Amino acid sequence: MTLTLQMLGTGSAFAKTYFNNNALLHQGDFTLMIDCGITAPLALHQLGYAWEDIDAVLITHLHADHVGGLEEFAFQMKYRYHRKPVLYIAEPLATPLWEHTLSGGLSQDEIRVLDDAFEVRKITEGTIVTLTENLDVELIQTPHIEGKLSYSLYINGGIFYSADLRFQPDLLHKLVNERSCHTILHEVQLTGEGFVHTTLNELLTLPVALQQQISLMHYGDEKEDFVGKTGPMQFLQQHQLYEL
Ligand SMILES: O=c1ccn([C@@H]2O[C@H](COP(=O)(O)O)[C@@H](O)[C@H]2O)c(=O)[nH]1
Ligand SMILES: [Zn+2]
Ligand SMILES: [Zn+2]
Repeated sequence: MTLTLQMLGTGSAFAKTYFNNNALLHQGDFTLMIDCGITAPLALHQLGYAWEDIDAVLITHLHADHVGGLEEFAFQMKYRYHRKPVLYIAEPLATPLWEHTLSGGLSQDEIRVLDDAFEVRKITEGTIVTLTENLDVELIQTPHIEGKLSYSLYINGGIFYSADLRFQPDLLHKLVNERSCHTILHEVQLTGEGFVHTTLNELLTLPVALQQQISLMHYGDEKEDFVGKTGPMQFLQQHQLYEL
């Protein structure tokens, strides 16, 4: 069975012409949403999806372009579909997600804790978790913001989904050379210093053979100015279907 990727959005946190960098992974009739940012509800609607079509959501970290749509997801599932969405999350992020992000909006009726709103499935970093037949995920903790936990994903033992991270060339080399990585879906900051993100200039320092495996996402509104300036790396297009 083919694993298919559809980006709900490919934009950075401040992009206005692209939706937030959230993804759908389709494996058979199972659909996983990777991150659920502020713009995820509108992106899903425009693509013709209903919330009940999402079998599970997996969260990489707690910035609003990655978790800002979770309140609507939980409320719609509760009041319209009468069930809790499945939420995969790194164990150390579960309490902060509730206490720092969701409790203000979701605390009502009988919702008092995260498990009242979601069917929470906590994941331990470095452990391979099977989400459905032919779809497994491992969380890799990666540096993004000082003092905030953030995770990249290693999917089906060959696909690296960076989420948001500072440049990690050693990790990329290790995944390709030692762990059979064949596809890298990587965030990119096109302009400015990469204080919390990975810049295009940093990615362009990688060996060409490694760049050939990289597709770019989480980019700014200036993306069109950079077409043809990314070496062999291609920009992922939001809403397009890709076989991985
Ligand atoms: O163009 C940008 C947009 C954002 N940032 C910094 O990143 C984080 C929030 O955005 P995420 O995409 O969720 O990481 C925040 O620290 C912003 O200041 C940036 O540096 N450049
Ligand atoms: Zn982001
Ligand atoms: Zn972030």
